[in-house]
Amino acid sequence: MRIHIATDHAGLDFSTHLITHLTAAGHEVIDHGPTSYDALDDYPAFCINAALAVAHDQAQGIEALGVVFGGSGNGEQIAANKVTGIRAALVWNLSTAQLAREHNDANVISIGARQHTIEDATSFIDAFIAEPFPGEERHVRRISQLAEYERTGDIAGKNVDQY
Ligand SMILES: O=C[C@H](O)[C@H](O)[C@H](O)COP(=O)(O)O
Repeated sequence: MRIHIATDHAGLDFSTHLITHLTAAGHEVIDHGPTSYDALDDYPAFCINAALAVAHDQAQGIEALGVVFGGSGNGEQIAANKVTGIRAALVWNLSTAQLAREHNDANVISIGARQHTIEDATSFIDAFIAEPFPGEERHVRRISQLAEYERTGDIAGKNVDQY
């Protein structure tokens, strides 16, 4: 599996560990930065680049997922979700990691590197990567509605308000 990762200064130490861990597990890791510590760097471009790469790879039929992380994971999730085709889930335990795939077919997860031990955060990522999307009809339907809204600004038959 190709895994695109990105962070900011708050996740840089975890990033080093994660690259080693995922590479040892046989994944191809592509790091979208940052490459050095700068306490004043900004997560949006790093995370958007990782998300763009996931969306691009998946559109080409390449198996790819993304992992973004920072202090809380909140801003990183928000950034990734700005990219068309990305479903980025904030993950904070094993259950949310698995559900991100099982229910949401998330193609990116976000984690707060300051909120967990390295071991716990790593286990959430492993669980996310290992979990398949079984494709149950109700989840496919809901994901399709999100995609329709992203594409058209509306969801047919669902009374989405227009301003
Ligand atoms: O949502 C944003 C992330 O958690 C950032 O990693 C965090 O805001 C960085 O905080 P600071 O600039 O105070 O280190």
